[in-house]
Amino acid sequence: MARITLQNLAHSYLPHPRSDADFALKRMDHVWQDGGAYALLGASGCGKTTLLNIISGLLTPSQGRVLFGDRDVTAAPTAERNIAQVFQFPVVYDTMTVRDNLAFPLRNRGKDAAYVKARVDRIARMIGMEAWLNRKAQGLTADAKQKISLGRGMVREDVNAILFDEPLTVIDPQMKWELRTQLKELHRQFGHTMIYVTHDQTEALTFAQQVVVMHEGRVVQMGTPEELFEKPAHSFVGYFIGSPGMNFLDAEELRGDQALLPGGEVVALGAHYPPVAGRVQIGIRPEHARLVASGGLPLTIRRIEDLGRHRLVRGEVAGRPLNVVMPEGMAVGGLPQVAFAPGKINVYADDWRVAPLEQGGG
Ligand SMILES: Nc1ncnc2c1ncn2[C@@H]1O[C@H](COP(=O)(O)OP(=O)(O)OP(=O)(O)O)[C@@H](O)[C@H]1O
Repeated sequence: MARITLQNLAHSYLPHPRSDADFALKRMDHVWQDGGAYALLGASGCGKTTLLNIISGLLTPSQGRVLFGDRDVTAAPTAERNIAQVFQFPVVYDTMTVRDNLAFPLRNRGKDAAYVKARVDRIARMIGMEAWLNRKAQGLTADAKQKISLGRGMVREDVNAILFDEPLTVIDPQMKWELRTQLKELHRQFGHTMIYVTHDQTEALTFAQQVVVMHEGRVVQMGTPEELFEKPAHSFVGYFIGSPGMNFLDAEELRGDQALLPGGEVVALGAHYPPVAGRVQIGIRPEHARLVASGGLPLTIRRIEDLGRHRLVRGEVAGRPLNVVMPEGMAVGGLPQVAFAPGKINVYADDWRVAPLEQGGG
């Protein structure tokens, strides 16, 4: 296993990139810890596959270095990087049995038969395929084949990292949950460095200890699921994480621990902020907003959606959409305003989060 360091890394598919916009990956410096479970999350086209291909060696970056531990692997081909990969679609040898498919990477490296058997039995148990070991892979469902691909990705103990590229795409929703749980368990037991690419926030948040959120070729935040929820570093993280995402209101200016909105309303921020330049916004999760009779901002309610455990109030404040999650059993009538939980408001200048001045608040 290995720590992965991305040093001054950037990539453009163009031979002579001129501006930032020409880079599919903008310059980044990151260290991915040995044994960590990382999810690479972002919308289609943000650069996830480009980054994964640079780590796996399918692509040489146009700038910067990739280190596995202390070894510079920037120019090393995939075969020399000692990694396992699981792709979107199953890669399975149809004419082989499930056992032989799972054993393939071990036999290829000359492991002895007793070790191969013990290891394959263990992996098969974990992916729920032990009853299928002597069957040919041909004719198995896509789910079962992808489980074999996942199992084969996990079978070697000595890999530097395991890279997963949207591995649950072909899996039906019910099974997705089960496989995600199994992957997490496999990580807990074997402690491999894992990088899991997905555009699905549920997959990312349930699998990973650290979620790496990408947007337009940049890593905009690397954090725990809780950090992404409570303190999105960029407005994109606020929008993208959560269902629905964070609410944003423009502010004219900040005055210490208050934000002044364009209509003259004042919002207490629960913390002091330094003066900031650029487009200033305040961000509030729908879960941290509540309806009140007075003392808040006037809210025009457009729609109320019943989501089972709670209701979602979709409204507008000063012409901007604003959603509020209502706790179960709470009546909406007579509550024409919206207020925000103190200390749960985030402040953004030109889309980047501004840390408050108080100690421990940032
Ligand atoms: N081989 C290529 N040649 C030129 N441009 C490319 C190539 N591969 C990707 N790109 C561009 O680089 C950017 C990042 O693409 P990438 O495939 O890494 O994103 P992604 O986040 O993995 O998207 P998806 O989830 O759709 O696979 C996109 O603008 C894409 O059009």
